[in-house]
Amino acid sequence: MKHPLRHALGDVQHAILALADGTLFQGVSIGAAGATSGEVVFNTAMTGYQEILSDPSYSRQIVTLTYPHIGNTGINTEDGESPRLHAAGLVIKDLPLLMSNFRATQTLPEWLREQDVVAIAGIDTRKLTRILREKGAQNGAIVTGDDAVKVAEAALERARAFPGLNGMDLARTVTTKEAFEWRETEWMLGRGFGQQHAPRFHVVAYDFGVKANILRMLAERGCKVTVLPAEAGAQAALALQPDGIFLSNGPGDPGPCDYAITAARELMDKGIPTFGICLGHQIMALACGARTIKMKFGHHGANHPVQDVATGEVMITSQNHGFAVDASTLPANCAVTHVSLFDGSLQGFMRLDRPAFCFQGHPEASPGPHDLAPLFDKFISMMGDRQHG
Ligand SMILES: NC(=O)CC[C@H](N)C(=O)O
Repeated sequence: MKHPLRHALGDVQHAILALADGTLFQGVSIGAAGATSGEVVFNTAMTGYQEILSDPSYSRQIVTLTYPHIGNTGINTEDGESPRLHAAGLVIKDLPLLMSNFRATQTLPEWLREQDVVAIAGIDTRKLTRILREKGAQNGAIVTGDDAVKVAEAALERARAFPGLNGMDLARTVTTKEAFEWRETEWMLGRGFGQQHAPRFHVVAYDFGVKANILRMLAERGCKVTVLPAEAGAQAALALQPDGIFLSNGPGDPGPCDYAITAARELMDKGIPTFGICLGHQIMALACGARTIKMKFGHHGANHPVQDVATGEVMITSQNHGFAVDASTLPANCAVTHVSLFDGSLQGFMRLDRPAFCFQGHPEASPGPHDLAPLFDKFISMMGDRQHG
């Protein structure tokens, strides 16, 4: 009798996930045949696998999703956070045999194969997550093939050969090659919320691996958005006479992104309203003279409580970061605005002497709750104040 998975996947091929500590997981390949390595992280979001896999911030990371059924709604043409799949690999418990969604144009395995991304299903993702939580995120590799011993050896070798994300400058590898103007809004996608404003402000956004929904939320609020390559420098932005500067999310270690740190410092010093998200928050911190650190296993999920320290208000947020700003290194001209209620780590700060602020989590959600969308409104009012003041 035909194995039921054969029906959904074509020929079943086995795969092994190896962690650098020697742990092995045997499962079924659900993506491209071959091998991949990266830092293995877990994400606890219950929805949004397409958004997560297409988020450029996951470049060189193998993502394991703790929600057990992944693939139920297939892949569609609207929910990608970038035009391609960026995660280095995917690890899941169970791929449902059927997918169902009126917007779906592909199955998850079809997309993985088309994008040449190696993925494994059928492993105990709870065990894997416990290991990562206890020992910390670690390097790993997925290798496909049916000769288990050979495949395991190859996977272990690759897991141990991966150099780790510390010191890795990846923003420049995922950024746009050319500057471009972003025009799409949620309203244009017909998603039923938001409204269309005529552009009132010109925002220059540095693309360190930007997620589409950030640009959409800016455009929706009346911003003409010009996206610049990560290494464009401050002069390229100044030449456009922007009303505001946006520093995007992105993959890798913020430490080596000196081109971005220098540009952010120069632009803040000119008094141009500046807003940073995730990698952009870390870059802004480095530009202010603070330091960043590698976290044990980071924050990756869609239900992380974050507190606004001024109001005491708690928001449920989307998170995806493995580095963090060390709050104790923030200089006196910066004030903490948000902290994580999971581990007390820094989630946001503002400059006291400049119109600049930033947030470590993801106010644009995609996937996740929209509790922090007002941060975009705050950026808009900052630009308005400067125009009128
Ligand atoms: N989503 C992001 O921008 C991630 C920032 C950075 N690469 C980190 O892991 O902390």
